[in-house]
Amino acid sequence: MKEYYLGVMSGTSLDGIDIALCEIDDTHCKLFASAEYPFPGVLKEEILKLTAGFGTLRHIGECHTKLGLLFAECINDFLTTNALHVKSIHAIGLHGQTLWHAPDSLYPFSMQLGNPNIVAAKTGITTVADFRGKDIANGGEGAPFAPAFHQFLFADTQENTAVLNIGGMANISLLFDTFCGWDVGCGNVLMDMWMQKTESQNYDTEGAFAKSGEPHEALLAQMLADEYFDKKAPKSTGREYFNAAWLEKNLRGFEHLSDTQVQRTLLELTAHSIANDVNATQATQLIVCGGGTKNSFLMQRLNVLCHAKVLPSDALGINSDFLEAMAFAWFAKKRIHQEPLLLKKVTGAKKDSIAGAIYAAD
Ligand SMILES: Nc1ncnc2c1ncn2[C@@H]1O[C@H](COP(=O)(O)OP(=O)(O)OP(=O)(O)O)[C@@H](O)[C@H]1O
Ligand SMILES: CC(=O)N[C@H]1[C@@H]2OC[C@@H](O2)[C@@H](O)[C@@H]1O[C@H](C)C(=O)O
Repeated sequence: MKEYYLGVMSGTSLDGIDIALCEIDDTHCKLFASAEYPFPGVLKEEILKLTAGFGTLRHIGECHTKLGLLFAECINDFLTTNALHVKSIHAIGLHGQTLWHAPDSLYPFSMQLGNPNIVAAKTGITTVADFRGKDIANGGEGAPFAPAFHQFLFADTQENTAVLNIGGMANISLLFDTFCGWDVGCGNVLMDMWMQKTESQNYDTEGAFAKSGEPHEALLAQMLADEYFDKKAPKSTGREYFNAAWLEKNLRGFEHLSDTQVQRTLLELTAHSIANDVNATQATQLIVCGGGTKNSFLMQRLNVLCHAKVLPSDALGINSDFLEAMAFAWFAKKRIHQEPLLLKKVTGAKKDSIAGAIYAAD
């Protein structure tokens, strides 16, 4: 039977809140309506400070509330704009804003902010959140989760298919032979940081700034030698690792490089780290989603470096901007129907789990 779910995703790029209304049954997840709400600059700064380790418990608590209110406001606007009745939506799948992801800690955890109680109360819709906690409790990484959805979405593929998300971080799923997936490493995050620092821009539109510079081979080799890239899956990462301090450390001794040279080298780092992982497999097709698909120069470089054919998910009728939000709509459906997400081969958890906690509206 067809049911309607909302998926709400705000990722590591902190660029916006994606909302996807999906019609879902056992074999399909169809995007019905979607919208992106820009992230308020002040809140973005606040979160960046918290993710850099600055802030008090009170700040974290207040941010949890602020984000809950913001998500609810965006969802209510989305419902009004699309003339949707609350009763027609089964549930909301709310990822929340990752503040800190520490699967390798002595006491592992993954913290997403945006109080789901507020979202449920203010929208009147049952809200599913805290998707990663159970997997971590079962010994898993708690990420990436998208591979389960990729497998569902591209179940009919005839090729040796890999699916790549290039958001702030990059993650990949292999849908052939033994299903698996992992976080490749930095996606756009370091390039975005450098654009912010040198050009006061949120990102490098189409990769034009990077394209105007030459890569620096020694810097690239040094960054590619980072131990995260060599680590075997299961593995996941985030801003706790690929951050301003990481970039600063790597740029020490390379202060003479021009801003465009650095940007180009960072783009090559993203492209090479992805291509190295893809080329180590038998993938014949790489389906790409996430904001990185809009960086035409990055896509061009992936085409050159990867053995597999590279194509945006849009070429297969799946909106590359909303694939992650769709995933959380689908995860909510799985939770409501008490079905486990088959992720243990990805996250390394001892078993598959029914992921997410349910926050009733009443
Ligand atoms: N026109 C464009 N040209 C170049 N890059 C772009 C363009 N549009 C978006 N991007 C990149 O995509 C990023 C946003 O991607 P996306 O929304 O998929 O990330 P996210 O979901 O926040 O991250 P994650 O998947 O890690 O959680 C931007 O920060 C920017 O780097
Ligand atoms: C902890 C966390 O929020 N991780 C994100 C991040 O962004 C991309 C990559 O790193 C992935 O591991 C994950 O997001 C998607 C939705 C996932 O779980 O597949």
